[in-house]
Amino acid sequence: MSTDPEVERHFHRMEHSGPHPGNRPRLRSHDVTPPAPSGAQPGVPAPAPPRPLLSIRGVDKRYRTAKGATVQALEGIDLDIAEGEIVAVIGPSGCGKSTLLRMVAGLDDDYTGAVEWRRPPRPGKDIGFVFQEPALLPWRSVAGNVGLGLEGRKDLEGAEQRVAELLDLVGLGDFAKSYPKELSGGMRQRTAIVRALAYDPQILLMDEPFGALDAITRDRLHDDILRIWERTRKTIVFVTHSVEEAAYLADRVVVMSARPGRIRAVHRVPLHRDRTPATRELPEFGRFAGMLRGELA
Ligand SMILES: Nc1ncnc2c1ncn2[C@@H]1O[C@H](COP(=O)(O)OP(=O)(O)OP(=O)(O)O)[C@@H](O)[C@H]1O
Repeated sequence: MSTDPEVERHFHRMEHSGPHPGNRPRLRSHDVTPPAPSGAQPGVPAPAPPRPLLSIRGVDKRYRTAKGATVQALEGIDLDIAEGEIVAVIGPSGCGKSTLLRMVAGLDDDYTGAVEWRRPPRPGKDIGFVFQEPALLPWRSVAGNVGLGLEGRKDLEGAEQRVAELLDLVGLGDFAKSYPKELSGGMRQRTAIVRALAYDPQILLMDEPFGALDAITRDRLHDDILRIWERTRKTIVFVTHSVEEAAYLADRVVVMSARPGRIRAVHRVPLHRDRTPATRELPEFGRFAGMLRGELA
């Protein structure tokens, strides 16, 4: 679980208020097409597809502004996320992408519809959240930031080992004792990402995690994310403004319409799961990113 104060506060509330507040009766059916069955034999019923890790059902979200007006941010959002998937959410500014992520994280429970989990998230541990700004504690070392959520564990050695492994995973093993001010922007964000993984959450949610970084650093972090996924097979949902980022990282891309945000399309990325910098040079990569760009225009 992320140790960002807002997330911590929310889960502290959750611990005292029972189940995830988003688990309400469903209002609408969802819209995600299951993958085509393969190898089906005549007369033999196909096995039921595994339940999605997460189902968002008929979610509507309205904000009330300070002046008393109502802003409809999301309308009729239906989406299933499978375990181990990487899903990108793109859409015009203000279409409700961050709102959607916050609702999935349980940071905002004032909506209608339902956010249903296959396994209820463990309070404070099962949802890793990464914001655009890494928000590290400046008085703590890199290892101290990453291990923050593991403090108090009886297995101190195990916790230290986990922190070391996570830092190695993103090439920060030699910076465990450094302080955030001694790191570059990309290193700070890598610290924030592995901090969100420290508890081994069910899902990693990232809200424009690379938006504040220069292009070269961003590309490097993309490959860190792919490496993390290779190692952990973590379910990842991220918001981005970059169609190239969505195409490079995701299995599926959710395209949202302008406010009130609705799901306009869900595209499976037509690329092999193994992505390398050379993937960006493939004609199908360019075509797919171009198609996404056209949908946003
Ligand atoms: N606390 C709030 N009170 C009132 N309106 C809000 C609040 N938070 C968000 N909104 C409105 O809800 C809509 C969706 O906002 P949100 O931040 O989710 O969009 P977004 O797609 O993430 O935008 P961006 O891409 O620019 O970050 C916007 O019109 C925004 O003004």
